[in-house]
Amino acid sequence: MRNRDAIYVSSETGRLRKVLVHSPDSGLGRVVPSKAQDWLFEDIVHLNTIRRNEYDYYIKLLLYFLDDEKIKGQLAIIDATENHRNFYKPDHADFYRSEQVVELQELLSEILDDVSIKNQLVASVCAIEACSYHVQRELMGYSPATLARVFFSGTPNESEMIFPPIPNFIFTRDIGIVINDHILLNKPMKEARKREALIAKYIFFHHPIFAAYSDKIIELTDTPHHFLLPNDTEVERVTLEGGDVMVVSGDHVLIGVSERTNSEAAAQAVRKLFDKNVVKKVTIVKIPRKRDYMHIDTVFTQVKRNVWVMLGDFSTERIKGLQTDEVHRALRIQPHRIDELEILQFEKGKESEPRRFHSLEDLLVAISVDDLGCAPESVRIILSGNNEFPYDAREQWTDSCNLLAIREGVVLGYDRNDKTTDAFRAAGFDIVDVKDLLADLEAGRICVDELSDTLVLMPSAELSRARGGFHCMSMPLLRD
Ligand SMILES: NC(=O)NCCC[C@H](N)C(=O)O
Repeated sequence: MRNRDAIYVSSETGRLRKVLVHSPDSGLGRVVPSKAQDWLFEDIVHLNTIRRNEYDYYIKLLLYFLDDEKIKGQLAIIDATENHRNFYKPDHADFYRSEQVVELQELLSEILDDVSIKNQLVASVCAIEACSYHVQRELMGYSPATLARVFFSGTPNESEMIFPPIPNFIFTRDIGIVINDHILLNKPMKEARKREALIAKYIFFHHPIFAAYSDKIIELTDTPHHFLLPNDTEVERVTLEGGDVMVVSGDHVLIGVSERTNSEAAAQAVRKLFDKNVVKKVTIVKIPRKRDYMHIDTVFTQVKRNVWVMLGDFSTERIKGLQTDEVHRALRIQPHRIDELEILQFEKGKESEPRRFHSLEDLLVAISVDDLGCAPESVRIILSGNNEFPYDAREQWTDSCNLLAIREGVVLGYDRNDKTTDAFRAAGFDIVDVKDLLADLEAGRICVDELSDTLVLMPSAELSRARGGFHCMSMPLLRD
């Protein structure tokens, strides 16, 4: 098997070697206020700014870390005004085209070269989008590259719109998760994300880079109760989104039960992961069903083996009410107490005796110590907004807890979360602005292997309105 085809993820922080991403397409520029909430955006983003001034920096940094030949020494040319960002456009001849930083739109366009797949996918998309047969025939006439663009943005040109955009496809984490050498597919809760799941399924089953894994793709199914019982509610559907799945070690996966992933889906996933011998331990982390939290990766992510970032509401101190004074405690007055948190850890073969954790912090410490072999006293939990109200909640909303580790201890986060940045600084991390880091890399003043314990601040004014951070904007395919 060529290296390009290897897929394996057994950690949240091992050096990232291959990742699936999708740059903001023109569909993001068509989100209208009346639909923004349905399409899961909090505001109307400015397309040119989100691309040029924000997401493009993410691509540059990823390329520097994962595929530096594509970029080193060429930054000035790539970003020259006369080159019109062509380097970042998937259907342009000058596109960066990397086998390590893999663009979803390119994979889609490649599978659409096969007429039978094109036929199936056009028919399936037209079915879920209720298109006329005329539109279906028109789509069959498009080239693979144009069709891929239309499937993402909903539009073949400036004036026509065939179906709605799928602006959340930039959050590639949510379409599937690589767990060791298996791929667990998403079953989205939100209508706005259904076309993404359909397209992703075709890519994972048909693209040659996943060919060796087709019998290792895990899909979840709806239950007969969902088909047959009246009063069909969201709760009865089986739904799971990738932001609720974290591979913390080769043996241990966390699955969130949240606004987007329900208990039935989590239970099915546990059964399948155990039956297929993918992992030995699964911990179910049930968090309140709230838009603020959405997926577990919006309330915590891992920074390095013994360092995590988390929302303080889930800490041991807060759960036990220890932060209050004696009188408040006696009167059981506990501000910001999260009652709905439930954490159960299942071990294969001992499913009837799950281990219970009382706070998220207890679980994270246990992972660092029991699974990753860290000394208990070395484990550090950095808290959103430095645990100061109201900055903790404000910054969690703008993804202070949703960081992507590109290698052990080197994480990408939004530049707007000032108090969380202070907390990282206090924990001994270097704080660098992505523009300075790229300039240093380009000038050869630093190389990627020298970085450690670093929070890279990424521009975020527009990106954060889409309601996800860099953990959401990445689907790791290969990590050391
Ligand atoms: N894993 C994540 O938390 N993904 C963020 C998804 C944001 C997107 N606007 C959504 O609401 O689905």
